[in-house]
Amino acid sequence: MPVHIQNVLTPDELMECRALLDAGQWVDGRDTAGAQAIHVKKNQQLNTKCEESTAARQIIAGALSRNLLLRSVALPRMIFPPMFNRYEGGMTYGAHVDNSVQVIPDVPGQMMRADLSATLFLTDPDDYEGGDLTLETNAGTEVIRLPAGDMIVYPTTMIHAVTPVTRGCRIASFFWIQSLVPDPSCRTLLFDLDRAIIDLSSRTEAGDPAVLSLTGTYHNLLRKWCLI
Ligand SMILES: O=C(O)CCC(=O)C(=O)O
Ligand SMILES: [Fe+2]
Repeated sequence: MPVHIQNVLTPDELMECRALLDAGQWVDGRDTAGAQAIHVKKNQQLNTKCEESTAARQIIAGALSRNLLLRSVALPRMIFPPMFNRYEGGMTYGAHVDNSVQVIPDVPGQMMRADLSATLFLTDPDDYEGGDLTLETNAGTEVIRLPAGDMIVYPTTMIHAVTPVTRGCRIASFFWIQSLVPDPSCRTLLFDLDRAIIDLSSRTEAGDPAVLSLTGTYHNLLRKWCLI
């Protein structure tokens, strides 16, 4: 299920990213769309070859690597180099599925399985109208509009879309994660267990035997379920 991660970027990092993106070169988003998505993708993307893209990617990569909630929910084995998109003047991304296997750019022959998709919002919802990220979950359509600096992580198996931006401009970073644990139900169990251990640790003395035992169980399950 989708997980909302708050304040992935600090206000300074957000400002730095936005300045880089304002100066960068934008191209048609269809350049990197898959066979199905190309028909419904009408947005712009930052040219991955421009120096602003490299600098902005570094900021995001640093923020992702220090984020403990992301580590807990995704157990990342590989993160696709973050990309950036922009929607304005009615631009939209119709219902689509992301490719299950992504080719890592600039590393000949290297591929990754996309287990999780992520959107890191770089503009505030007040800055634009429309631009909802809609996720088709088992419980129905979930509508996502997050403050700048926040991120949503959701299973790549989900059909999703971005509704037309009818006022202002929506800018985001998006990327995919290959998890150490390919099975989503195992990953969810580990996430729940990790949350419970963190909660228990906050309410017990350091060295509490129950925390030790559950931490052991967490790692033994991770060892059993991870694919490296
Ligand atoms: O802009 C977004 O929030 C999602 C973009 C997306 O779905 C994609 O690029 O595959
Ligand atoms: Fe997508």
